Amino acid sequence: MSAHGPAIPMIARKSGPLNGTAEVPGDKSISHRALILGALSVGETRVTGLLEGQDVLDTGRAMRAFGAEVFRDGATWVVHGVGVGGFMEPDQVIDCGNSGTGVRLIMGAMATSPIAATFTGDASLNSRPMARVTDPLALFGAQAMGRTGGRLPMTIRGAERPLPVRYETPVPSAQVKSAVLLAGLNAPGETVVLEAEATRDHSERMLVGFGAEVDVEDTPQGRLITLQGRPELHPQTIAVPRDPSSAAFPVCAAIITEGSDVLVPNIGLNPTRAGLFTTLREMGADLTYENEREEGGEPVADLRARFSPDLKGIEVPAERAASMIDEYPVLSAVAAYAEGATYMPGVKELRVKESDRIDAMAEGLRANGIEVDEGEDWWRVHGRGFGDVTGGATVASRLDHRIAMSFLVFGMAAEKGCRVDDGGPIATSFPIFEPLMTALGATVEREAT
Ligand SMILES: O=C(O)C1=C[C@@H](OP(=O)(O)O)[C@@H](O)[C@H](O)C1
Ligand SMILES: C=C(OP(=O)(O)O)C(=O)O
Repeated sequence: MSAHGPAIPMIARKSGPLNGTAEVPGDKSISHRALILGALSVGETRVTGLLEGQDVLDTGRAMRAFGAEVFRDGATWVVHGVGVGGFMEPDQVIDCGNSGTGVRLIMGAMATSPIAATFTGDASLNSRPMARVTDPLALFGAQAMGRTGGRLPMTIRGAERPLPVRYETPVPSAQVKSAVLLAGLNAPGETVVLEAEATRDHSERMLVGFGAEVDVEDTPQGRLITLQGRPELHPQTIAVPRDPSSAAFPVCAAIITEGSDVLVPNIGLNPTRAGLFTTLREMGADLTYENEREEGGEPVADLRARFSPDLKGIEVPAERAASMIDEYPVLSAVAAYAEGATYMPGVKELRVKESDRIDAMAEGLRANGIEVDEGEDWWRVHGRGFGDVTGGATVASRLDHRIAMSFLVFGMAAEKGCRVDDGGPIATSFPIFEPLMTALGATVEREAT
């Protein structure tokens, strides 16, 4: 079963050349934050370019349950917010579907209001760890009661008299950092987060945009973020940039399919997100940035990716992991076509995503004739070079959109293609993946059932 219905088996066959322009959807991380911060400000926030993937739609539904109005007005999403501290107690269970970002940020946003809410999700989300968020929320005075091991379904009772918190994140996680900052909004005084490794900083940037006072300082111990509590957030007009994590799929497909030349315009190159593109270039990919510019305070460029027959395996620096954490699955698909091994250390977090992504990719790559070694926090893909990747196996997508898309990209260059048992989860982050890739010239389709 996929997240929202029966499984949708999909096949990608050897394709190419891929040509044309790939207009990928809006950034998922920024879309969630636009809806949540819109709901926490008083007045009308207008959002264009919002990702209409299931994860974000589920966050929109949750914001309604907490009292905000969220609706679509033509191409614009409109949020009428209730203000910091203004959340109502939902009278229904909050179903965040497949989305770790959705549930963890919303838990943070409600944890310092005197209300209770019960959260659930699909089988994937209900198996993911939540203590990483409920531990710091307890310091504000919130209480959590969930299943064994800190899993959903879980009820959070928000703090009656929240205290500000100083917290050092024990894992590199923008979701944990963001949950603490969102909780800090309704606590008096300064909430401080220290993260040893910088993770995506969309919450900090957007909080400033909505009028919160946020100070970010790079220190020898890591990035120190200080938020002044109880601000009045002012509604904003937000143009969501396109998602580099979605751009990764047409970019990687073009790099490994013969004769390809694809333009992926308007991609955010925030350094906390752009690690994959640096890595691909180090591997020898023909990937260029055109028309580099700044938009809404973020570096943006058009990415141009061409077939790159001379890819070399490399060691990906561990300190780059946070800036490409969602891109390791598709990188491992590309690595299969490189000469030599690609070694990816420092990636324990991959084991607690929508699936255990090291295990899911290793199993599927092996079934397709690619050798993979793995340890708890590292893995190594032994590339076979072009012309020597047979493929032809069926892999399990494990309710994980990135696993499904990565194997479909892999199949576009493999002699016998590649089949995934369920492409349904792709709708969580990249609902137009199939028509977009088909328009570029890829052979990717739903199997007749
Ligand atoms: O904050 C965010 O928007 C996200 C943070 C990352 O998760 P972690 O915080 O668990 O690393 C990432 O994997 C996820 O896709 C989106
Ligand atoms: C990890 C991801 O998302 P989330 O944690 O929001 O489910 C992802 O989109 O790759």
